[in-house]
Amino acid sequence: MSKVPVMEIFGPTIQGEGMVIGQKTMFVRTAGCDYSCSWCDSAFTWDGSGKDLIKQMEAEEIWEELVKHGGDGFSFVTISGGNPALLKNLSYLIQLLKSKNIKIGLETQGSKWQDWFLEIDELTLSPKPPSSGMTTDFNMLDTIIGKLQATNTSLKVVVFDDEDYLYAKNVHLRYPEVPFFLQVGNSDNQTADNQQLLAQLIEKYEWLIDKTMADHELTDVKVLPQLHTYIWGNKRGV
Ligand SMILES: C[S@@+](CC[C@H](N)C(=O)[O-])C[C@H]1O[C@@H](n2cnc3c(N)ncnc32)[C@H](O)[C@@H]1O
Ligand SMILES: Nc1nc2[nH]cc(C(=O)O)c2c(=O)[nH]1
Ligand code: SF4
Ligand SMILES: [Mg+2]
Repeated sequence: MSKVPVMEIFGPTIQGEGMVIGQKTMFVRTAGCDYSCSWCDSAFTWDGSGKDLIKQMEAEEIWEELVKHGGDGFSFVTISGGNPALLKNLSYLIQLLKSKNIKIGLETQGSKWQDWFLEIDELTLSPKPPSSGMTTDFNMLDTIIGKLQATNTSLKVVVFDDEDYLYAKNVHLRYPEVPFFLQVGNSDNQTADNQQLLAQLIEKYEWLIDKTMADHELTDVKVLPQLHTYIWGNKRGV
């Protein structure tokens, strides 16, 4: 069986995060995660609340759904989750997308390796800081980053507080050659009050910028908002 559990397929929209922020892209969100971050904005992929949305899909079916939403108006697909790196069978979708000349982005936390990582055009590794409640397996991250030498990879750490910032900095110092992004954490990922959320997120972004600019040990860094939340708040499927 070459199916994968899919939670949602949406787009076109902009990639709101990281190394290709602003990129017009479709999204495929897979179900299931080996982590349970305290502030996960996609907890429905793993906490049971979205279990009725999960569809076991073949690569061809995913492609049909992508075309249904995006027509011929897309050339980039971002795979996220959950942790898509749990799914060996994503290799079929990746091969199919490549055969259609579609560029592929992928988001994962860096807890598992898959050989198909080597086929991804823009791979984001997002190890989790202390506020998540998760513990990073740095041996695994070393292995993954070691194997990805020739691949277009970046590190993106979400920051909520001073302790997270210190963690992020240590990640960067451990892998100084990997493009490094800091991302504003959204600590209110349930609210529907977009104006209030936006005010809070802007304030957090300013805090993170100020902190980074004052830090003489952190020079080659990009500080980014989670752009889609500044536009659409906590809305799903955008
Ligand atoms: C939902 S995760 C799915 C992919 C993978 N499990 C991971 O964490 O990298 C996608 C991205 O959203 C980020 N993210 C999740 N919750 C967030 C929040 N409350 N605020 C900011 N970023 C968040 C994660 O750190 C990750 O970079
Ligand atoms: N627009 C948009 N950009 C994103 N970048 C990463 C996302 C994710 O949930 O992985 C995401 C998302 O859900 N929406
Ligand atoms: S690793 Fe990603 S999907 Fe999994 S719980 Fe953390 S943020 Fe959510
Ligand atoms: Mg998201």
